[in-house]
Amino acid sequence: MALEGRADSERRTEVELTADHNFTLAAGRLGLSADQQLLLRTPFREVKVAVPVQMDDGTLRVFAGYRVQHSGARGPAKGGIRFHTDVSIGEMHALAEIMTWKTALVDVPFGGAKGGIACDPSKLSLAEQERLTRRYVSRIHRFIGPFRDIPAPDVNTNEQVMAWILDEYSSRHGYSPACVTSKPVELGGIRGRSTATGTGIGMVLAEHLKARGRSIRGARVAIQGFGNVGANAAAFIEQHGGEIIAVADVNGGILSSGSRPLRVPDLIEHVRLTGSVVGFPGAMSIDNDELLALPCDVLIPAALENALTESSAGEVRASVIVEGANLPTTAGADRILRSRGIDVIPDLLANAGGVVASYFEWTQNLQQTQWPRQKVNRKLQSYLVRAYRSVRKIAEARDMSFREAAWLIAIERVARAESLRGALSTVKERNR
Ligand SMILES: NC(=O)C1=CN([C@@H]2O[C@H](COP(=O)(O)OP(=O)(O)OC[C@H]3O[C@@H](n4cnc5c(N)ncnc54)[C@H](OP(=O)(O)O)[C@@H]3O)[C@@H](O)[C@H]2O)C=CC1
Ligand SMILES: O=C(O)CCC(=O)C(=O)O
Repeated sequence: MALEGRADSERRTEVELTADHNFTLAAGRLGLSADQQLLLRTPFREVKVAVPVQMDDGTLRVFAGYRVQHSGARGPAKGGIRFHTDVSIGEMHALAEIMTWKTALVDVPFGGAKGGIACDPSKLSLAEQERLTRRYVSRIHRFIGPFRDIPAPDVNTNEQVMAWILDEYSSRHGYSPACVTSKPVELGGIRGRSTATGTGIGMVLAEHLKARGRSIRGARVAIQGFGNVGANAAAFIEQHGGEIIAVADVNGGILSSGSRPLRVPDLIEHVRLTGSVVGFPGAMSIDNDELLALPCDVLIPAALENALTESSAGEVRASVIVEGANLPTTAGADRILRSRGIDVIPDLLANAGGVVASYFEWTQNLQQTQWPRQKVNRKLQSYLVRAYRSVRKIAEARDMSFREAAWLIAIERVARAESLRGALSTVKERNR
């Protein structure tokens, strides 16, 4: 598929190829024409900005900042902001596109976006991170806003970064709590958003196991990534009787020794004190490859993209994979997992709890009300269970994977929105 202005020789990143594969399969099933596919995939807007920052030692560094708005057909663009050395325009394209399909699948009135700054935040002081965030917002503020594009956290960003975004944006546009989500509660954040992605993973897993006649209780779970998503998924699973047997972060992994699972609150405290899961008392050291190949019931990749590749997919011994990260499974790995009969709950569905809670926060801010945490969790569950059931129904009725079914539902919704707004001719009725 040719995108104007993008040289064919320009290499697409692995994540873009994964998104290509997933889109093409579902679009083929929907019978979308080449023109329709081109329209649906081409990002609406992509911004690259220079972000000059004065460092604590007085030197100047200029970082590359990005914001890609893939689609606004169903509402303002929505998606996180990532600070990581690997941030690139290709990665942002794929992650922004994922947000479009995710918001459509769970039926919240948003489009998709993703942004980031290519940097290593572990080497920046808090003051440098604040200046970096503020300067980035000063360069992109014209393109974001409560009805345009609403950022949220992603890898290596958190409530504090969202508070700086709120402050910087509001200093230019007037106080605007709905311009960003996952803010501190004191600034209009909603209770339960900071845990919602991990909690949502647990809710979707519980629903899936129930559908398979099983339960979280007693399920043995391994998790790659122990940040916001991984740690909160672990906490939910433990609270519901599951056993966290292994976790890993960028430094390496740990495996519970003997029959006792890892105790999640102690592990969270260990990470707070030491910065890593490594060295957790009483656990054995393993590496990330070993974690992916552990004998367990459920594997949750909750770190970065491309965790499961053609070389690691054949080694997986879990019967269920729940994609906490975005695009953690390459196209080749996905084929292998399917042929091996492993259930894969795709990212669009599995990690959508974060953006659903962000939607609640946005509505709370627009209405100037406050939601209690119980209401957030109740509504979160109902959105996720509804989405899960619609995916399972299509997957079973049409003999397709959960991933294909999720993309199919999402693409059809966005295509219909584009069509109603005049950009696309209607998707064929026979595919509804
Ligand atoms: N935050 C959110 O609400 C949402 C996040 N996601 C996705 O979930 C994933 C995780 O995000 P989030 O938890 O917010 O990010 P965090 O920055 O909070 O945590 C990332 C975790 O992944 C670990 N990690 C990073 N690189 C590797 C690696 N190469 N191997 C093993 N572990 C690694 C980090 O280790 P260390 O701390 O040692 O660097 C950390 O434990 C991302 O794919 C993100 O896009 C999806 C939906 C919503
Ligand atoms: O909460 C949000 O708006 C976006 C979360 C996100 O970036 C994601 O789901 O990948």
